[in-house]
Amino acid sequence: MKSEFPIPTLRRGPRGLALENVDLADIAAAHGTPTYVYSLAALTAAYQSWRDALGERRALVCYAVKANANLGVLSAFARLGAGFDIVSGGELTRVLAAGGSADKVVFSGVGKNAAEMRQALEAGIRCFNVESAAELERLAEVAAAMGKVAPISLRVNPDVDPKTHPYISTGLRNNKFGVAFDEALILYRRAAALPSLRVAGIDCHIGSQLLDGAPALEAAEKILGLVDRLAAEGIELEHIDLGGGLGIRYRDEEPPAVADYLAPLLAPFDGRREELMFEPGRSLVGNAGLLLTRIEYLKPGVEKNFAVIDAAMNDLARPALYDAWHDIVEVAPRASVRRYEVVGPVCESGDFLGRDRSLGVEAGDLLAVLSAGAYGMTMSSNYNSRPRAAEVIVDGAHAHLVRARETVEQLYAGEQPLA
Ligand SMILES: Cc1ncc(COP(=O)(O)O)c(C=O)c1O
Ligand SMILES: N[C@@H](CCCC[NH3+])C(=O)O
Repeated sequence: MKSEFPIPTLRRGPRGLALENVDLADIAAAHGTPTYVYSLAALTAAYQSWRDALGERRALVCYAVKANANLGVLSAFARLGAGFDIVSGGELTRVLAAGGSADKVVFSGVGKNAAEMRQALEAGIRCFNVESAAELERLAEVAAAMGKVAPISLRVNPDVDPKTHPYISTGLRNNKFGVAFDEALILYRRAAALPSLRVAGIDCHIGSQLLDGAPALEAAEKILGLVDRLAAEGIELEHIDLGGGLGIRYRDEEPPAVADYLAPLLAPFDGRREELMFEPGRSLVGNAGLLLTRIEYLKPGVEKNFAVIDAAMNDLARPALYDAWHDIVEVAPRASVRRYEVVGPVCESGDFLGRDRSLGVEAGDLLAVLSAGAYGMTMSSNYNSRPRAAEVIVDGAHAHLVRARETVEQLYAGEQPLA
């Protein structure tokens, strides 16, 4: 799949942009805008590139549900044989509803509550990625009260700089994630002594949108050192989970291909008996999706021209939150090109999806905001009482509505006026 766009299955057809074999104009006509549109072929190819790079190794790819939690997307990964990395009871419920199997689920996150622990133990998940001493004690108590044994791994913070946006770095000493490297040995000893816990593995995750494999390798080598020290004490691990984090191209970044990212990372594990796990999110779905939106108004100005679209920061928070770049492309470009601030209807100056973009458009035209398959819909909100967008998965020539557009009544369904 070769494309001029970061989304490999997006191309220009006679009727404007098409994702796989479906014209985006037809999706807008059938389902309205704003709508998230995902390509099944693109997410399948992304998953397959992980599987191919892992080859015959015993390895589980646990898709990070937080990147895109739509049941249609989850069911696609379940069918492909993926595992899942979850961070809440809600994500577990979604995975099971989508046909995922609990025994391929790992549960990350610094704040698991007792109810979520019970839910996951009841379901029989593969492993709890424990992030603190206090969480370890609580999990031991919850499991003991249920007469169960909880499989655990400690998320070790390797104190490695992932060289990414500070908001999405997670493996530095001053981040809230994981247990300190020096504390891990003591906690493993404690876990091994608790009868309601079973030490199953170790994990680390240093950050997201990584464009360089070196920090991940540095972290993996540190982890491996710890695994060997544990083995010397008789604490043998079944698996080593190296987390997610591989970046994607949004604009002109050049992230390594999955195979190139994994090759050096896998080398130190040659000949070892532990199963490997990974938790990729963005690299599986980021460039499998776009946000389809319509221009409501063009507002020429003295200093700036504005294209006011029907999608906003509540639909796609990344530009407002991280100043993130997403390519914005006309579905059917017009000849006369001007520069625009692409802004939404929300009452915030930070409500922009793109700044200073060259576009050949008229009011009423469609735009595609690219690379929006990860951390798009999952980070959306209802700010300004805006119902959330619809979601569609394209499969060849078929477009499946996998989430209907929210209604305003759904937004206030749990509320009531004072009597
Ligand atoms: C523990 C954990 N695993 C996996 C991921 C997925 O990361 P990414 O989407 O960058 O692959 C994250 C998010 O950064 C995470 O915090
Ligand atoms: N939400 C972030 C990624 C966070 C990763 C969570 N561990 C983004 O959009 O880039």
